[in-house]
Amino acid sequence: MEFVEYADSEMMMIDLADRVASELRAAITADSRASLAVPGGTTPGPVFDTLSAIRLDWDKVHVMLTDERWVPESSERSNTGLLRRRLFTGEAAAAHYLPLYAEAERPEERLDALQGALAPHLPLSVVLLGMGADMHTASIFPGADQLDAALNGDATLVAMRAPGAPEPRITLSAKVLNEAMRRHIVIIGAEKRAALEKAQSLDPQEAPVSAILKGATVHWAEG
Ligand SMILES: O=C1O[C@H](COP(=O)(O)O)[C@@H](O)[C@H](O)[C@H]1O
Repeated sequence: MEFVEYADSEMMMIDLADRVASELRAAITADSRASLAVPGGTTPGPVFDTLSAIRLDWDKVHVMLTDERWVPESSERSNTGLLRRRLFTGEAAAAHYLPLYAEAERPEERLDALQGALAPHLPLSVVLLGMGADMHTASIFPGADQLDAALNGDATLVAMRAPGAPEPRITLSAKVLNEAMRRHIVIIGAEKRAALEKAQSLDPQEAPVSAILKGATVHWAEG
């Protein structure tokens, strides 16, 4: 794992957006197309703001989330809603979106169809992940009902429920995250840095983020 420390989060988000854009360009040069997975939650908004204004062949890029809350796009909890507001504007509006949500009461009802749509875009060219202070990443939570499947299974997507999550989730599996060509994790603040350090000596069952650290670049700023 590589750890990159920044003077402040503003600089971090700009640098990270530039790196992701260069990696997408390299993938497009090599393969005429690229795939990008990005997190939801409270951290990545500013990186989306910068990324959305960067010029690249966005029409050759397929974007998906690392995980989604099982709520419609109109919900303020929807990670898709965040992407619509902060990423798919400006230049990045030309990107193709692969949603992890479709209307149904339970994610299991749509799992096969959603997984089928992702298959042609794997392995991912670039994945950007967040991390919670409880050491979850994507929606791979400690204590989740399908934690073992998400950590050790062969599926692309896993539907799960977790004690700390108010709604069902759907998440890319550790397998898909680990197969990505480039993997970045973005975290802010002393609490998350301490959690990341602790995670390195814990089993993925307790600290799911530890399952995807090998070969990843962690980007951190205090605030
Ligand atoms: O619920 C989620 O949490 C993580 C971390 O979010 P943050 O608000 O602490 O940045 C996020 O990476 C994930 O995509 C999201 O669904």
